[in-house]
Amino acid sequence: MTVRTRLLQQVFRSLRQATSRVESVSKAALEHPTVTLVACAPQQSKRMPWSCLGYGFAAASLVTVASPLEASCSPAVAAPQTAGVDLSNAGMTAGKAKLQVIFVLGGPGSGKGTQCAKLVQEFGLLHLSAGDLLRAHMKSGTPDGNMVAEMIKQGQIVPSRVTISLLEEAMLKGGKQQVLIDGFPRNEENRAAFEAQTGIEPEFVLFFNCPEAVMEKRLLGRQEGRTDDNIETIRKRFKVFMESSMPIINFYDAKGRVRKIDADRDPEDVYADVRPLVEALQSFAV
Ligand SMILES: Nc1ncnc2c1ncn2[C@@H]1O[C@H](COP(=O)(O)OP(=O)(O)O)[C@@H](O)[C@H]1O
Ligand SMILES: O=c1ccn([C@@H]2O[C@H](COP(=O)(O)OP(=O)(O)O)[C@@H](O)[C@H]2O)c(=O)[nH]1
Repeated sequence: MTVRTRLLQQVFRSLRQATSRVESVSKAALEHPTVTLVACAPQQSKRMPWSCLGYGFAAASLVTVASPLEASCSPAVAAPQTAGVDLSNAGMTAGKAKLQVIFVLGGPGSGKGTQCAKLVQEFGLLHLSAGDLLRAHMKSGTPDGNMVAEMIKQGQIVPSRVTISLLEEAMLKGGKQQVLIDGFPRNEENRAAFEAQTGIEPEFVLFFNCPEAVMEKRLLGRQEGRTDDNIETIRKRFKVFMESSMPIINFYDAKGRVRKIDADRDPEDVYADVRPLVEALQSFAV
């Protein structure tokens, strides 16, 4: 038998195994209709059952489908080998690793995106910028997309339903155990809805503390063509940050979960304080 034939046989064997795993997920899911799982179109789901997302990863990683894959599943069903990450924060599940989420908060222009990029480069975590997800969504041309465009232009906070649905979808697609959620939650509605809907609580909150004058200067120099980086909207965003987002930071601070970073320094100096916090978390990753 030639090497080529042997390789082809291996490929076919893997494909057969993959297909049977997907079939067993679907079959098990249909037999246990206790919760709804929407693996490929979570924006259509009312509530994402994170305890079931292990199955979602298995299905999503094995099948590339344009249409929504909808199924029902019970957490009691044995998970297939490929379901490596349990997105439930309810606790560790045998054989599966717990999702670890870090909220990255700070005023507009405090350097959240810049520091997240460095963390991704060094540690390979999944970086989800709520603002980037919303900006992509606004290009969809849907009524929701248009509403998002208008709210961003006005510096207002988009309703949780839209943002959480985008975050859920991205977490599912990303399929990583450690996730940086950048720029979310921005108010109490965001925080409470995210926790209620996903059951996820952050490991900690990275808070980039920066004077407004410094942030203003950075934003005016950002040059990314954003509709909200103009002085009028920047001032509105500062006000929204102080009134709506600071209470969230205070909420987590009272729980001892905030890691406050002085962000008014060179990016490298800021990163020198940020990296050990995330590095420490790496040692808990399974
Ligand atoms: N520590 C820093 N010092 C100077 N400029 C910075 C620093 N961090 C980020 N910037 C710049 O400031 C602007 C805003 O940074 P960004 O990371 O996009 O902030 P945020 O995500 O908090 O809005 C960008 O143009 C970025 O290059
Ligand atoms: O969870 C979020 C994140 C962002 N936004 C909107 O997106 C804008 C830009 O947010 P981003 O985090 O991208 O930038 P920042 O204001 O922190 O520079 C905000 O002013 C809000 O209008 C929102 O409504 N909810």
